Amino acid sequence: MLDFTSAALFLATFLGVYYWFWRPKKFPPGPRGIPILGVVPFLGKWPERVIQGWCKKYGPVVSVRMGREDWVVLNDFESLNQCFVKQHTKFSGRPYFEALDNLTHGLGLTFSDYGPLWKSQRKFGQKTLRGFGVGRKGMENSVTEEVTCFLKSVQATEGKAFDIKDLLQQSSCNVISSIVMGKRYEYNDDTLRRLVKIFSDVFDGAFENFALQAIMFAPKLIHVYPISRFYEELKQNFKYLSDISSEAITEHEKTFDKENPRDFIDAFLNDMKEGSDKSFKVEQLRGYLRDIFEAGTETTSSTINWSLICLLHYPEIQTKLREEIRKVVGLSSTVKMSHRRDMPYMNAFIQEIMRFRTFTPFAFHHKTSQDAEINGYFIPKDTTVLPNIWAVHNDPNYWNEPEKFKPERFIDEKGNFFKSEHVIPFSVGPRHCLGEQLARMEIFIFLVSMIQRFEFLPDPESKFPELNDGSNGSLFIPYPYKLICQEI
Ligand code: HEM
Repeated sequence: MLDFTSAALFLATFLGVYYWFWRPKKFPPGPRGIPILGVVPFLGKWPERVIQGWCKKYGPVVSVRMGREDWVVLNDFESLNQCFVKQHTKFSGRPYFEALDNLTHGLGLTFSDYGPLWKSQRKFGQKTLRGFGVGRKGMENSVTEEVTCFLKSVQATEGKAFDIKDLLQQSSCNVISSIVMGKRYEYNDDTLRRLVKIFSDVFDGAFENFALQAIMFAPKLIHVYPISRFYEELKQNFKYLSDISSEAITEHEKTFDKENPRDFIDAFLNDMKEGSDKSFKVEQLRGYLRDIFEAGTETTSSTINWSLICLLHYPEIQTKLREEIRKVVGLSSTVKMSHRRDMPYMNAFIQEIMRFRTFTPFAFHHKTSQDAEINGYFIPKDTTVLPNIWAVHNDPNYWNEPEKFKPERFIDEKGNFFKSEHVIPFSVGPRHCLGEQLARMEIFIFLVSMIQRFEFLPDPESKFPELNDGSNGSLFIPYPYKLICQEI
């Protein structure tokens, strides 16, 4: 009996150890961590930095054991370019997360896997959002209209210290709402407040961040308190978004005029009515609207917020930017996108803020849809692959003093701005951010308009805002702080 028990124990231990150390042949190297959890307990608050540190031992393509799965992390520009651009047909899938799929049903764009639905929907999104093509007003007008309302609200603070975060989020959400649904909300309108809260809770709350990651790894946790409460709220929020979208779609259907498309919903209804592509259906449109709202609100507003914190830390940069704005746009004229080419320092500032405060450290999960190879390593089909965008932006082999904020690094000896292909906040390849052009436009128009009219000063009565710390989850977001906007 004892012999049988010992043999069983020995076999179980052998199988456990074998399972733990087994990897597909030529799989990228990396730490295995501890049984069951893998490397998860070692990642801490700054996983992108910890993993970059492992590259010294393993090279830029590192495998990490996340719970029971082996993921691959790409930590330099060359490997990212090799995978997401040159081998994009193999690296553009999305992994399946049961708990999220129960909410999205694979509809929309962000969570849909690489395949015919994603391809035709992505093509539609690009065509519709491209340039100034959406609706009568066009994207630039929508952004400019929103900025006008935003500036009035900032002016109303009369130089008193306040937290600008809510206002930035509400404006970004309004820009999306104008473009996709043709309407904006008054600030502090209950619907707008609720929408913004939905997006900021998911990305900003420490517990919410943890809970989101946890249910991706272990979907059964949705039944365990307090994660069950979080998941229930997530479900309610998805339902709320779906209800808002349904209402807007019904209104659009009633007033639809084929000759006169007003916004994203009209463009989608038009393709749906043509009926040649069956992926154009109302449930898909609802998912698409949810994804665009979710992807486009917190992202842009936090980038502008990081920029303001930077201006408080570097008043001399603020002055230099204002001088350029005065020269190119003037003191009271409305800024246009066409001004951008004459503003090298503003372009350099924006590119540097996107590098320095990498806001999406790991972009979003990709999955291999076929077996693939990189740097002589083998990556089997269905492996989760993460781009470490932070590591690309802080690669000591490429950047001189990457830890320093220096817009000048993007100005050449003739004083011209140059765009760096190594600054990739929107990721690369066909799966890169759908809203890149809109986000760049919003950031430029908001920042120029704000710096043109206000001087930004720290609040002497509250803590000076952190530039090197913030809430770091799927997004890197500034901690709350107050600033003074002094009208010029
Ligand atoms: C500073 C602002 C923004 C940043 C830094 C950003 C960054 C990103 C990143 C890193 C991804 C993942 C790319 C990948 O999977 O490799 C992404 C995806 C996406 N973004 Fe953005 N984004 C921003 C603003 C926006 C805006 C304003 C919109 C609204 C249209 C938007 C819509 C999307 C969508 C729909 C996807 C999913 C694309 C797909 O799966 O095909 N983003 N974004």
